[in-house]
Amino acid sequence: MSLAMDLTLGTEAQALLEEMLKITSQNLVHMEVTEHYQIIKELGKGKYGQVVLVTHRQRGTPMALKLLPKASTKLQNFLYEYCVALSLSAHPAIIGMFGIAIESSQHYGFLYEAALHRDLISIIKPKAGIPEPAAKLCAKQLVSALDFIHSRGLVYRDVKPENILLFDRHCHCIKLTDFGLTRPQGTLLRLVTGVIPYTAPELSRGTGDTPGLPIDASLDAWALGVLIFCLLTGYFPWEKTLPEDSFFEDFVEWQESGLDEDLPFHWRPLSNDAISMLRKLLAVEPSKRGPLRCVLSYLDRPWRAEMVAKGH
Ligand SMILES: Nc1ncnc2c1ncn2[C@@H]1O[C@H](COP(=O)(O)OP(=O)(O)OP(=O)(O)O)[C@@H](O)[C@H]1O
Repeated sequence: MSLAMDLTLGTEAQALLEEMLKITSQNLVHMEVTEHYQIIKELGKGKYGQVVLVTHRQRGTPMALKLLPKASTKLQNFLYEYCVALSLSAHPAIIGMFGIAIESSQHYGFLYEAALHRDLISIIKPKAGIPEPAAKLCAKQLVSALDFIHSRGLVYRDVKPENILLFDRHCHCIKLTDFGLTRPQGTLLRLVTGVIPYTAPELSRGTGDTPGLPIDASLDAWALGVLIFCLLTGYFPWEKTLPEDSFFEDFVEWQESGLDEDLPFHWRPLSNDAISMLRKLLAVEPSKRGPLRCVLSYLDRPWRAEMVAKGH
C-alpha cells in the first residue's frame, strides 16, 4: 500500500472512531458489576486492567469483562480501546464484542467473548516452542486478522502471545485481543522507552526532536516475524532491537551480508524456508519489509530444520 493510501485510510479510520467515541460516551451503562453479573474467576491481568469471567445473573451467559480502574485510566483511552475493538470484532480471528460498555464507581469496563483455553503464552514451551502445525495455524489466522485491521486503516501495534487468545488447545481457533495501542495509519509516534523484542528497530531508535514516525502496517509485520520465531524456538531472537543487544547486532550483520555462515547460531533450529520468510518480515529497513501475506506462500513448506531432515 502506498503512503498516500495509508494516510487516507488512516484519516477515515480516525473520523469513524471519533464518531463512535461520541456515541459510546453518551451510552455508557452506569452500574455496579455485581448487580447484573456474577464474577466467576480472574482470566488474566495486564499492565492496565484485569479480565474476569462473569455470567449474567438472569441469563447465565458466560462473558469476559475487562475492568480498567478509573483512578489510572482516562475515559477517552477506555472509549478508544472499546470502539476500536468493536469496529474490528466482525473478523473471525478478532475477539467478539457484546457491545456493552459500563461505568461503575471504581471501573470502566466492557464485555466480550471469553477464551477458556487462555492465551498463546500459556502453551509456548521454553526452548521448544509449539508444534509446527499449531504455529502455522496461528500464523495463517494472524495474517488474516492483521490484514483486516490494516484494510480498516489501523495498525495493531501489540502483536505478542499474551494478546492471542486460544479457543482450543491446538490453535485451530485463535483470536486477537487488547486494542489499547491500535492507532490509525499515519499517526505520528515517538518512542524512546519500553523497547521489547517485538518493537521494530525504527521505533526503538527513537525519533529525537523530529515530530515522530508515521506508523504503518510494517510495524505489525515485524512483530509477527518475532512471534513466529518464538513459536518455533521457544525463545526470543533478541531482547531489544538496539545496538547494545549483541543478538540483534549479529542478526543485522547477517541480514546485511546475506551469507549463510553469518546466520546467528540460535537461528539454526529453523528450516531454510522459515529463515527466508523471516528475513522478509524482519527486514530492518521498513520499506523493504515483506507484506504479511508473504507468510501464506510458506505454509506448505517445513519451518523447522528437523522436519527437513525427516523428509517432510
Ligand atoms: N476474553 C478473554 N478470555 C480469556 N482471557 C483473557 C481475555 N482477555 C484477556 N485475557 C487474559 O488477560 C490478560 C490481560 O488482558 P489484556 O491484554 O486485555 O490486558 P491489558 O492490561 O491491556 O494488558 P497489557 O499489559 O498487555 O496492555 C491477557 O494476556 C489474557 O491472558
